[in-house]
Amino acid sequence: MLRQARISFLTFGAGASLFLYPLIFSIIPFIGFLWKDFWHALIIIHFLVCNAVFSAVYVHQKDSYRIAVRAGNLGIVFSLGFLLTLYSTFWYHFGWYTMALTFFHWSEYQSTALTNPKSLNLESFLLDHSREYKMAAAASCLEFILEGYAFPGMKQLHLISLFGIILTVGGEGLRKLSMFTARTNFNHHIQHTRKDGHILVTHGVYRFSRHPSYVGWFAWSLGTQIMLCNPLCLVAYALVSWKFFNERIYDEEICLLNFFGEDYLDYQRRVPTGLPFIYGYRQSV
Ligand SMILES: C[S@@+](CC[C@H](N)C(=O)[O-])C[C@H]1O[C@@H](n2cnc3c(N)ncnc32)[C@H](O)[C@@H]1O
Repeated sequence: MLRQARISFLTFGAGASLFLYPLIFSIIPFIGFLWKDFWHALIIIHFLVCNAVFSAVYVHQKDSYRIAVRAGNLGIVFSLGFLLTLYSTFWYHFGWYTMALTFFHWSEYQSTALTNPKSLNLESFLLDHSREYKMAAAASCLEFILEGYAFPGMKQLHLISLFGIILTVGGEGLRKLSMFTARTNFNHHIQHTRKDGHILVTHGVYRFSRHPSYVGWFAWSLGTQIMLCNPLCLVAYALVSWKFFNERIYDEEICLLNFFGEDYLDYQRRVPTGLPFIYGYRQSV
């Protein structure tokens, strides 16, 4: 396995091992009673110890340290989400959301490392995404908290949340399946010049959709808002992501037509984009 993939895997696991504490404390009866009182302190200690270990182990390898600190802390927040689903009624669905968000960012890096290592860099975590993306994440937290306090019952609609979780997990799965299908042909940035070895992928999930990873990401983002029972953000996310993917697919297909010509035209005729009311770039004849 590539060195970067190994570091990201191990440090995410180390951070995420936080979820083991309640398990350990529940099977050791004589310290079981400590858990309730000390778990906040344990979370802080776990965070400090992990980060100290990362900086000690990678003291002479700045690039490895940067991977470790991102993957490790994503792992810690992932486990915090898990603990919320176990121990809080109010934050239950927010716990799922936290897990979905942190897993998404870590797995983008991990999947890129495994499928297209040449394009791998710290941006592959997609943590330094656009300002709009960060504002959208902040807005969804704000809506959850405000509505949660004003109308607590609105955040306990478990069947709706379950549907959101299924959509999120399905979307995540489809996106990663697309990355593993397209492999080196998949890149987080639209390619404007054709690289050696870039071939047109039309097999696997690309047989049913020309843009399966965008379909997956679209489903994932709507799923997170359904999971949180956030009606305002759901509508806003649907509109903003639809516009984003409509423009991105248009630009991407101009490049793909330049790269693959008649083969891509034929592919366009046979296979839809997969996103509602998005048709991509149509070449006039
Ligand atoms: C973020 S990936 C997205 C791929 C695709 N739009 C999807 O949703 O699965 C963007 C890169 O994939 C490349 N790409 C998109 N569709 C492709 C295909 N069918 N075969 C090969 N490369 C493709 C583009 O050149 C672009 O650089």
